[in-house]
Amino acid sequence: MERKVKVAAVSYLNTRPLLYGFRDHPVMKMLELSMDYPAKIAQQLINGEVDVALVPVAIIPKLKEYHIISDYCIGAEGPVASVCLFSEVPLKEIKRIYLDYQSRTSVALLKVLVNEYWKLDVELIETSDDYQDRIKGTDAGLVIGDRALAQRHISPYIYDLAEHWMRFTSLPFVFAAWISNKPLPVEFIQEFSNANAIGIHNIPAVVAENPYSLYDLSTYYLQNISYPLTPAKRQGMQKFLGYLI
Ligand SMILES: C=C(O[C@@H]1C=C(C(=O)O)C=C[C@H]1O)C(=O)O
Repeated sequence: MERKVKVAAVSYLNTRPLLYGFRDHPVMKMLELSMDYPAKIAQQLINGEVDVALVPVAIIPKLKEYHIISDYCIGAEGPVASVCLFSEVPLKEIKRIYLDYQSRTSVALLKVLVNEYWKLDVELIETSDDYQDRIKGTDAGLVIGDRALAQRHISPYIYDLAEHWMRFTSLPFVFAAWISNKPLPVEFIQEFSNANAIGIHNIPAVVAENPYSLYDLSTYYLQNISYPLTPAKRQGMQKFLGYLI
């Protein structure tokens, strides 16, 4: 290959199992890896600053061309634990919801649930920096990623978006997938998939090298996040994308 494939990954704990096998793997010779929060890497893929990224699936309609290059994703078949609406009051009493600037998919999912499932009359507020300390009284907040795992210890009411999506549709949910904005060489895709699979099959080793006290990572990796991009997850993703157009 003439130049290295530019790859961007989500910098949260949920991505560690996918990246675990990259170290010392032959695929590293073919790529340059960068990490950031989901909304950032989404913009990088849209702008063509990277070739492939673990992007929020909600940005698929913004890509001129897209290819899902891996059978692994950040998905859930029940409560995901790290994408939740946090509140001091029950759902029906919420007046305003802060949206997470780091997210694209979960913000769109929250809007679907607010309008189509929960049918709430609330004001949605964009954020651009840390806003978690504004989650007070009837002001709730959507928080994703590691910050959500921390927020679980603070907010008394926790509405898990993947769990509520499943109650609404009976389908699993896909938050992010490995998507390229151009066709990539088959040999790269094969090595890339192979590297992704290593950590997924060695979760105890991934947990061992990531000490974390706020949530049990074995539970997170084995029961909350569901990595295989199965036909049912693709169906859930299509259903979700249908709400975005
Ligand atoms: C489950 C999660 O999925 C994430 C949610 C995303 C989004 O809302 O746009 C994007 C990437 C995923 O990392 C999480 O971060 O907690």
